[in-house]
Order: sequence, then C-alpha cells, then structure tokens
Amino acid sequence: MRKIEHLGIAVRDLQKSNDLFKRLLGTAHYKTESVESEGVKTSFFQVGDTKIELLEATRTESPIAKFIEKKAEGIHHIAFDVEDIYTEMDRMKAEGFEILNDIPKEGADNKLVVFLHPKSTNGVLVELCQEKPKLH
Ligand SMILES: CC[C@H](C(=O)O)C(=O)SCCNC(=O)CCNC(=O)[C@H](O)C(C)(C)COP(=O)(O)OP(=O)(O)OC[C@H]1O[C@@H](n2cnc3c(N)ncnc32)[C@H](O)[C@@H]1OP(=O)(O)O
Ligand SMILES: [Co+2]
Repeated sequence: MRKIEHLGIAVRDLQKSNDLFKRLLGTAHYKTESVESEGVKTSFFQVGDTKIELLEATRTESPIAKFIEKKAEGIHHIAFDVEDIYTEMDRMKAEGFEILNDIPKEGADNKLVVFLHPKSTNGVLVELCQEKPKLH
C-alpha cells in the first residue's frame, strides 16, 4: 500500500455536501463523476496528497443507499493506492482477507478497484485502487 488514496463518505445529497465540504476544506471539489455500475455519483476533493470522495446513491439497491438506510451518512470506506492491484489481490488472499470481486472493476477517477469485505478487515470497508495507465 503506497498511501491512503481517498476516504469515501456516504451522503444523501451530493450538492448540499459539496457545499458543506467546500466550506469545511476551504476548497471546491475538482470533479464529479457517476459510476453507474456501483449506483453512485461521486465528487472528489483534493486534501494534500489524499482525497475526500463524497458518494450519493443513484439507485435504491446501491451499496450507498443500503449503508445510509441501515446506518446513516458518514464514513463509508477507506481506499488505498496500490502499485499493482493483482499483486495486492494475491497478497490479500494469502493474508486471509475476503476479496469481494474476483477481478478489478472500473472505479472513479481513472482507477481499477477491488473491495475487501469489512468482516475481514475489523469492520472497515477497504478499497484498493490502482491508477489506470494513461493512454497516449
Ligand atoms: C467504485 C467507485 C467508487 C471509487 O472509489 O472508485 C467507490 O468507492 S464505490 C463505493 C460503493 N461500492 C461499494 O461499496 C462496493 C463494495 N461494497 C459491497 O459489496 C457491499 O456494500 C458490502 C458487501 C460491503 C455490504 O453489502 P451487504 O449487501 O452485505 O449489506 P449489509 O448491510 O447486509 O452488510 C453486511 C454487513 O457488512 C456491514 N457493512 C456494510 N457496509 C459497510 C461499510 N461500508 N463499512 C463497514 N461495515 C459495513 C453491515 O453493517 C453488515 O454488518 P452486520 O454486522 O452483519 O450488520
Ligand atoms: Co471509493
């Protein structure tokens, strides 16, 4: 793991939370992006060498909708930046962590991502992110 890539925060209303985090952080979000496969709309704030990712559900069966319904708005996951996601997946399996997707999937912000089940990571949903190579 190279660094914390982002902290994912589940919110009900992305626009309202964008305004709140702009006031909190003193900087506006640098992008919004929908990831239909995850049923989320996201916005990203740069904070030093890491980011805040706000996530609003775009459909009721989205993990974000379920999380907010069951718990509340708040910290949803922690994402780590990795050099090579396949190497890290092998290491996670060898260490006995439960990987939720067999192959990396499309993430936001030009990433390949996998998730580890929170029951194997002390109750914290963990996301591994690898920057996708830039096409020239
Ligand atoms: C990829 C785009 C973007 C990016 O950064 O690029 C994202 O980050 S998208 C983020 C949204 N997508 C995901 O979260 C995908 C991974 N999540 C899942 O597959 C599910 O949410 C899962 C498996 C973690 C839970 O789904 P399930 O249907 O099992 O929901 P339950 O409510 O029944 O939960 C079971 C159990 O897990 C606990 N739980 C659920 N979510 C979290 C969480 N975020 N953090 C910690 N714990 C969580 C939940 O409380 C249940 O525990 P229990 O003790 O059984 O009550
Ligand atoms: Co994320």
